[in-house]
Amino acid sequence: MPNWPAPSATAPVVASIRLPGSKSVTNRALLLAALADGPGVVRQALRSRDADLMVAALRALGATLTPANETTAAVDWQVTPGPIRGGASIDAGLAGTVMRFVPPMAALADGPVSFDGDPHARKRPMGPILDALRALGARVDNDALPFTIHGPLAGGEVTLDASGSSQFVSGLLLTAARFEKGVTIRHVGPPVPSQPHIEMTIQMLRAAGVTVDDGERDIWRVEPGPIAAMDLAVEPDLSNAAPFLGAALVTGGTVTIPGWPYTTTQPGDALRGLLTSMGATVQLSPAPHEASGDAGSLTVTGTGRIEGIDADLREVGELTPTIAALAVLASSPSRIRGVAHLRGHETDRLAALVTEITRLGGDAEETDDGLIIRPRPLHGGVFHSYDDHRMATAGAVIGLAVPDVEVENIATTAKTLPEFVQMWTNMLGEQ
Ligand SMILES: O=C(O)C1=C[C@@H](OP(=O)(O)O)[C@@H](O)[C@H](O)C1
Ligand SMILES: C=C(OP(=O)(O)O)C(=O)O
Repeated sequence: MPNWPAPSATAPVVASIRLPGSKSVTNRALLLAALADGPGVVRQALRSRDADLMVAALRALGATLTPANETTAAVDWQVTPGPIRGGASIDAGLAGTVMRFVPPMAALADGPVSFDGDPHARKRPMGPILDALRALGARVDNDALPFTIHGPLAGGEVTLDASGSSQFVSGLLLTAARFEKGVTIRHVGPPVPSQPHIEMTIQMLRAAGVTVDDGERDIWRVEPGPIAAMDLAVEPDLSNAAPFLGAALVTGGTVTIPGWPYTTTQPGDALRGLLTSMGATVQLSPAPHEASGDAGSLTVTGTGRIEGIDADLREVGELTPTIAALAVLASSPSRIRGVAHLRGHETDRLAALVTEITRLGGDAEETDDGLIIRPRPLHGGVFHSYDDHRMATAGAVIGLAVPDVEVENIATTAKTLPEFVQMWTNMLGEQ
């Protein structure tokens, strides 16, 4: 596929962007619906590669998923759980939510289940969750993809180091109510990243009637019991709002995202504070106390001048590529901290960002746990995406301000936002 010439902005962007559903909520909801005690519905689910992989995995394990009200961006899934079937081969692609959330369910199957994924998926950390499944009673024949899981698994107590990914904890918690003994997880090690994603897991479990105790830091207990069938509507993906809102800062324009939830566990909500620190005006309206529904419209207006920031992004690591792209275009240096775990994401994001920023003439440096970025004039060139949707969109953000930037493999945005190019082009068309 040819490189994608990232369009430069010729005027301040003024646009309203309707975003498809959250990947993280969609893939949790589908899995919980497949484990539930009766048929349920997941409305406004994301349609994307990661969501498709989850649907295929759950079908392979015996659930029935039937689409309704399908559009290119969304679908309502009617999910009917079935006995969990062994013998399946599951493709995790490059999806952390598939490779970490599905194995605990597979350990309840009536036969072995094998997993594999994209070439880089074999490098993503899996050891702590696979060791945990072993400690809880399963047999697993490897410490990374590809692997085969042999149940059964009774559950019980386990200690693990989840500093590499919050998904080790979320993955165990999501299925734990179906383990005979439930689960008690103790984290020991450096801080667990992406706490809002663990809160998302707990909140969704509680909404399905599961008893979760998270009263003590780094210890989670799920009682065995039924998972109630649900009828749930998925929120828009706030992390995928990042590049679009970023365009307001880069161009001195205004971008509105309708349907921004007033209360959410999505880490993308942190964009409100982060973009304010970078010099934007951020407004959620109507204000929650004046609103009748659960969501308002978020409007971000830039001045055309971006302030550098010093920010700890441990809780919201998936926002790093966009924040780094904005930092490159800022008027003062930035330091991003707390994101060593990004080395285990779709690619080593710290190395990839430094390489690609440097390739365009920028000045970026890796630290132990993040990045230092010193703005300087950039030139055009090819921005490589490393099969990472958020690297690809970071290249698009830089391309708004730097002529002749080409993004390699823009199609990789299909991981969570297949319509990215169309949406980006439409946004610029509204200038
Ligand atoms: O549970 C989830 O849905 C996610 C958790 C986070 O993973 P890490 O804790 O590995 O960063 C996040 O970065 C990822 O995009 C989605
Ligand atoms: C880290 C990410 O994805 P995954 O769910 O594959 O871990 C991400 O989307 O930024």
